[in-house]
Amino acid sequence: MPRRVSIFGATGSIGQNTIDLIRRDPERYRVVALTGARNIAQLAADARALNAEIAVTAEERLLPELRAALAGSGVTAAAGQGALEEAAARPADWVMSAIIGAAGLAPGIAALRQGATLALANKESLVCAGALMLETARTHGARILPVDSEHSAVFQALQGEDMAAVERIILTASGGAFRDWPLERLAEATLEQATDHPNWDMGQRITIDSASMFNKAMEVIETREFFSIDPERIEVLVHPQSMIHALVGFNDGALMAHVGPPDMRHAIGYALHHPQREKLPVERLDLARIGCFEFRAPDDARWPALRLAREVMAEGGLCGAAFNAAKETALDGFISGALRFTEMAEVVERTLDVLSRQGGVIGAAMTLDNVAHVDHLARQVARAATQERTG
Ligand SMILES: NC(=O)C1=CN([C@@H]2O[C@H](COP(=O)(O)OP(=O)(O)OC[C@H]3O[C@@H](n4cnc5c(N)ncnc54)[C@H](OP(=O)(O)O)[C@@H]3O)[C@@H](O)[C@H]2O)C=CC1
Ligand SMILES: CC(=O)[C@@H](O)[C@H](O)COP(=O)(O)O
Ligand SMILES: [Mn+2]
Repeated sequence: MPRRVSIFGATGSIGQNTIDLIRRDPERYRVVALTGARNIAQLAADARALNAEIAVTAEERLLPELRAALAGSGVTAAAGQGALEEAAARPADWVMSAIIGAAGLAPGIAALRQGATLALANKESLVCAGALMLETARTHGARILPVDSEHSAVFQALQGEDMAAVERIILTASGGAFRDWPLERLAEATLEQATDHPNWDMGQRITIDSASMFNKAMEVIETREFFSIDPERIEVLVHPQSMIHALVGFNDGALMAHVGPPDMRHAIGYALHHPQREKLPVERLDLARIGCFEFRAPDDARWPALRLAREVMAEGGLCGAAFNAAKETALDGFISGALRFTEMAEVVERTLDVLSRQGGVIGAAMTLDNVAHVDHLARQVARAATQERTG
């Protein structure tokens, strides 16, 4: 029997890497749903090529374009948030969660509710609602497998190990586009410069988050949620080559490092084939040619996002949802030219200060509705903080 797979965020960087793997072995998979947003041509082409049951765009206004692109193919076209959640509720064995941002949360929950294995690239789901995701998986007999490269690396290093023997988890960070810039130049960083990752080929938003270290800040929270480890035992280490993806430190002094090329098809393929390992089309590293690996301690002045993540974890509750929404809004501000690169962290900090003072908001129970409410409030506050800076 072919495995039923769905890919949410199919038109993006992770989605396309997932499709690359699936297409190499078409007999093995039956594609249920593919989703995208604005890239209708790609969505329709992949839905046709993979003979998907349904293709969904998040953008309702683009439904006529999607219908036209799929005419005669036998693939159903649908659009909007409700359609995304309905597609996620269609029975599938393995679902890739690779929508960008908090928009990935509700489809991810819907996929878990139907008992699928959720391959989770959408780290925002765990930052916004980690406890809810894990509880939904538990109560529906579903499974979450990490796809974020660091978390896949930790997960692999932990196979067969006892969490009680784990002293620390070390997440590596490339340092992003500006790791070697003088601090005083950061405020002048342009969108084009921030969108140039030194090692990874990824979507624009996560690439900018790598430069600001908001990506790593989110990953620290993701680690806390996924591996249920105290925040004090999660470290960040700058490793400019992005070849060691993470390390796990055990109570006998051993450090288990996961080493591989910066190619997401490894982590995606690991989650696709788990618990087996299978041959994957990624480069085999020539360590003698590479020669040495470099490490540095992270610099809090350059990357205030890392301090903010610690504050978010200390506050708990729905603070992660506020943090993510503020970060997404500040990133929109930088992309549109309303904010300088260094002002993104200021907007996020200001938003957290405002919402923390409204204790009941952050302290509410973790339900999808309450997460959406906090997300909405945080975006409002962050937009106001952005406007204060633009005058
Ligand atoms: N890229 C990478 O290597 C890595 C990514 N991740 C995580 O994976 C996720 C995807 O990242 P990446 O692939 O880089 O992102 P991309 O921007 O490349 O792709 C995002 C995908 O989400 C779709 N999308 C955009 N907005 C919405 C929305 N409002 N509702 C539904 N779908 C939407 C896009 O559609 P369209 O393009 O058609 O508009 C696209 O399919 C993120 O959570 C990221 O943090 C984690 C580790 C590595
Ligand atoms: C590939 C991946 O997992 C990204 O999240 C990666 O971590 C980005 O690189 P840095 O955040 O280390 O710059
Ligand atoms: Mn990562």
